Amino acid sequence: MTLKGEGKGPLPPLLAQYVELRERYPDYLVLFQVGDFYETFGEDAERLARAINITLTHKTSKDFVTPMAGIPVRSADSYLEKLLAQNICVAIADQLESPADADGLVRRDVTQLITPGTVTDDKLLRPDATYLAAVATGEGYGLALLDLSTGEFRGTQLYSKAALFDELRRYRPAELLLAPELHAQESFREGCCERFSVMVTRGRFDESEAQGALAGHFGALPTGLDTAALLRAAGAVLSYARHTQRGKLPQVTRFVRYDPSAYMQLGETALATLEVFRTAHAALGEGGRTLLSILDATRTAPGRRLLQAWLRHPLLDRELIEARLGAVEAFVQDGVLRREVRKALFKMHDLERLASKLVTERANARDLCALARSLALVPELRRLLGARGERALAALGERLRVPEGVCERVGAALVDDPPLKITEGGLIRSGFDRELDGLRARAEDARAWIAALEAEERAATGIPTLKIGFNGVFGYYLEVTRPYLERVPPSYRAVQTLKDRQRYVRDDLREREREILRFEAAAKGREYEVFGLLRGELAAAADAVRDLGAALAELDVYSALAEVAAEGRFCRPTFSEGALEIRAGRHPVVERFHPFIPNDLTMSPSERLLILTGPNMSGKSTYLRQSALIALLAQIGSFVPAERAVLPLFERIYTRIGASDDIAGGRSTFMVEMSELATILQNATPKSLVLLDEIGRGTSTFDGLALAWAAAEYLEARTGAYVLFATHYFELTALEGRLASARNLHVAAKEEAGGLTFYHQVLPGPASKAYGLEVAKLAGVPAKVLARARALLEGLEATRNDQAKGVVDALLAVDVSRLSPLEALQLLYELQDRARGLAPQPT
Ligand SMILES: Nc1ncnc2c1ncn2[C@@H]1O[C@H](COP(=O)(O)OP(=O)(O)OP(=O)(O)O)[C@@H](O)[C@H]1O
Repeated sequence: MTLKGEGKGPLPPLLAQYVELRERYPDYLVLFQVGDFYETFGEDAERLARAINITLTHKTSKDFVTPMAGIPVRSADSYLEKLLAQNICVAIADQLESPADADGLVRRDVTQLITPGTVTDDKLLRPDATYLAAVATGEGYGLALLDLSTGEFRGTQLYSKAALFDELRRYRPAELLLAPELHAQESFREGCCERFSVMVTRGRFDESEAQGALAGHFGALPTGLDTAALLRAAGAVLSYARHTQRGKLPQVTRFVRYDPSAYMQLGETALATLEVFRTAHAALGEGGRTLLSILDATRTAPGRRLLQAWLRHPLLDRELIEARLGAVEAFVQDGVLRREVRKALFKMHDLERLASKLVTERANARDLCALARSLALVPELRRLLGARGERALAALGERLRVPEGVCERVGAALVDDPPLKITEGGLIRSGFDRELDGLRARAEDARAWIAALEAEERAATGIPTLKIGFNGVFGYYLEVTRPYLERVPPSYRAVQTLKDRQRYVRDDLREREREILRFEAAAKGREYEVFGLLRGELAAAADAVRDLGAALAELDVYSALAEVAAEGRFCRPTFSEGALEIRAGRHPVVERFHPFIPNDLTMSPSERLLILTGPNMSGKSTYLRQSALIALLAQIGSFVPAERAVLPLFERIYTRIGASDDIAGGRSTFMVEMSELATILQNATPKSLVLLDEIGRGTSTFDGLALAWAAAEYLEARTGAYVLFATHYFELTALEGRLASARNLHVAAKEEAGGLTFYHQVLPGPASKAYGLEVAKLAGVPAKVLARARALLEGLEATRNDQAKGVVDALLAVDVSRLSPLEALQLLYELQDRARGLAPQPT
């Protein structure tokens, strides 16, 4: 690449990479690993970093082995979060024009600040996405979203307020139009403002008006607008955008119906506890340990975005999943092809972004060149995909259609390495536009006249040192050294005296100079015009470019998933009507950082409540999480970390794992736990996978036990869900035998002379004891404290056994399938009171 300021010496390689990355990913953050930065800039490193707001990271983990990384790199989003948690603002430096000298770099200003609170997954990956949203009611809620940066227009029909809020949280619209019936509800209006920090506006939500406006805009009413609520919302958004965004609205050429019922539902809680996009411990430096960071071997920004979208929306349609798996498998089997494809993809620019720059007239000449270079790579990719004769890949190859004429037009019109600015000229090849060529020739003639003048004047005046020079103050001038001053003819007008020479101008020289400037300005203007025409002409190909970009993104995700599967020895999952069998399953993230013991899991409609006991730290949560991650991976069409996996298709994964406070929301740990449990109990179905870990831990032992017991029974009898229930309450193991589909499992650990040994192995049957004090010993709790605890424990256990027996007997006597939820709750309260009355008094 060429940079302005060239000639001042080559760019340090690190900066050259930086510039390259900035150009490829203009909206992403760039992180430098500290060592490389210091190596390159020595003592100036810190000053420079401060001045351009680069964050230097001391992190040396595997995640940052690449010397420098454009975000999103593995772990980047959680890393960023960590910085934000520490209140460090991370800034993105402006495009660099003259980074050859560090000062030039320093003076370029920072254009975009990411401040705490503005980062979500979607916003981080698509920082320019600005959504305008509208909601109307009908049968549920119709939500229409228009992305003002790309013109992408989509709609969703949702059936609960919770689902609607999930969607709004995901997109974080800048402005939200509410239909009058919702606007009138103060609590709804204010709830939206508070939860999503969104500006709430009234909109026009008339159904027949919407129908007319949409049909008029698209030529016919787009399919998918099939509920009144959605139609009203879509109409409101579109007409509002047309009124308020006049001239700036990108082309809105199609409407996409997004149907949540086609996807597995993963609430924010499940995404968080499964650590799909971020870890619970991001602030502790575990930023890279997310499912996304493990899977993200994509080579392009659109691929990365698509992978994220897939992770958020695992599929329910078996055929679609199998089609994705087919493509992944083809790449798993052919490592050579995979490498070739990934190599080509790496050179690909972000076609989706380029397409939107085309339609919004923001593309510069470099963008068009990047587009042409990317399109030129496509035929080779097609050939590679077709050559293997594999159906899934050939079908993908077919979708890589290059819009006609774009490469040729760009190649003919633009120079190979155009400047960044489109107003300064130097973009258009000579021979492309006759008018431009004419203007350039006139300017060139004038320059040639001046160039010839030097020789002519030397001969005419006999001054051998006479020179023609140029500066910003006098323009062109004739320069004569002191010894020859008396030979200067009277037509020269002196303008500047220096120590040993004199400078002059002449009227005809001035005239030519003006001519040059005039023609040059006209040529620049013409170049700008020609460029605008070219860009306008190419905008017609924007949809085709976007389609191609989408197909390439898919290709990127398939090859990335295959890369991860091949490296991690993943297997292709298969699907069943109810049986679940995972052989030697692993946790895809944990196994990257520790030696991992694989475990099996078997479930079926007749064996679907698994009670998992075992000491702290034995691996219960890991086992729960890995099972859900395997199900999630399978349903996005990925291979899974196991030797064999047969799975039913889950419509929803629920998780209730770990204790968390909601300090901002003013809810205690126990309250958070109970409201999540309530959601699960109310909504789980036979197609749900439910993970429950330590239910009841946030309250006293007997309350907790009673609640856990009742919840397990209720889930078993009423929901038919597949439940993995990890618990410390050994009393719960009595459920096996009492409930038809309950089975005990435990994680093996052994007490030995030197302490507790964890085998991380999941085996049938209940655990033998709690080992809490042994774990405390391992963690370094002083011996005196442990001895006192042991004495207390003995006293407690003696009473507890009797009391617990009373509670357990009461629970065993109840047939939960005959209780209404209200009666069940009543019973719980009774048990709670009883347990309280029996509370043990330590001696
Ligand atoms: N199958 C496994 N192989 C190897 N290491 C494992 C395995 N399962 C878990 N571990 C490791 O053991 C540690 C404890 O795991 P985990 O948090 O799942 O235990 P736990 O039983 O849920 O503990 P607690 O009851 O305290 O929440 C983790 O550091 C994890 O990395």
